[in-house]
Amino acid sequence: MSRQAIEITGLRKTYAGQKGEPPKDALKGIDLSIPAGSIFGLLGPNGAGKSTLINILAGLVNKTAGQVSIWGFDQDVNPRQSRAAIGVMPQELNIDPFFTPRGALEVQAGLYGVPKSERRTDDILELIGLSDKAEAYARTLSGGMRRRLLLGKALVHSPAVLVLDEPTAGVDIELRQMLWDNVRALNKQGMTIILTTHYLEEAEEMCDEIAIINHGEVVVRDRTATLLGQLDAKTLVLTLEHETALTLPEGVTQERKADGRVSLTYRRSQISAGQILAAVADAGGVVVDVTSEEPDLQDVFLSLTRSAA
Ligand SMILES: Nc1ncnc2c1ncn2[C@@H]1O[C@H](COP(=O)(O)OP(=O)(O)OP(=O)(O)O)[C@@H](O)[C@H]1O
Repeated sequence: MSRQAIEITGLRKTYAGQKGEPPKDALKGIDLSIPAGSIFGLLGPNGAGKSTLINILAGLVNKTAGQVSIWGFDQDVNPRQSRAAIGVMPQELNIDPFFTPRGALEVQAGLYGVPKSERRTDDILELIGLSDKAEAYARTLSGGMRRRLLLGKALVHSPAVLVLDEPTAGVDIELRQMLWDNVRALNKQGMTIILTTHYLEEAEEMCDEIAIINHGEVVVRDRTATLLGQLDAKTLVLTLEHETALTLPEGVTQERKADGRVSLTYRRSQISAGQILAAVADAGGVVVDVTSEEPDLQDVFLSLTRSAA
């Protein structure tokens, strides 16, 4: 049984043109459903419309047309419930410098109407690794600590859906690891996670499913593994004992690398690695080592956003 955490149909956003500029169609009729319990990646080049989409989900930007349901609550019919079902960790480090982390979490919980007896401030401080800074003024926190506090603020009302807008842009490896550990732990507890990222390898590693947005439209939406599987090209890189002139089956292109290794690119749908290695052996090639290179999300992303452009 698959429940949808988010259901978006025919979503449009047109920004009024400023200073004589024509109006801007930032979202041109988005249909998108995001399954409950998933880690979902929202990717796209700069200006594609990701922030607009997230801001509409968060209730910060008014849509021009279409429908948005969060955790089964239509934004127009049940605005309060739909807002309560989502938490957003924004990109900007906008934190009140005069609050302590504990104070900031308490105020945020108050804004969401979480009764004092139901607040989980200490648990959240622990999760984000700020227990020992609970009483420090925010202005004394490092950039990484502020970012963790923003994650904490997004969690005070225990939302079913957590949105992370570019959470690891410009953060160091240690913080990135901590954020991803947090995200995986929250997801294990059942929280649906939506994240935008510019780091494709991160989306590849973290996300079960991915939508790529370009020019205000969803150009592809699929399971990450399926997307990667769509790319048929594969490469074998061989280290040969001695230089050998290889005659290879049709469709295999060979290239000698600067380090002397030979790279052979082929289509998996046409030929197998076994057949290629057999042809190499027939030509007298003695293989000392072999590695293979799979296409990655970068290739999918480029091929889709290029063709759409
Ligand atoms: N307030 C606004 N007024 C007018 N145009 C806007 C406004 N906000 C965004 N836009 C335009 O809408 C389009 C989509 O912008 P959006 O910020 O949603 O893209 P994005 O995918 O989030 O890009 P980035 O990764 O750079 O944040 C862009 O062309 C942008 O210039």
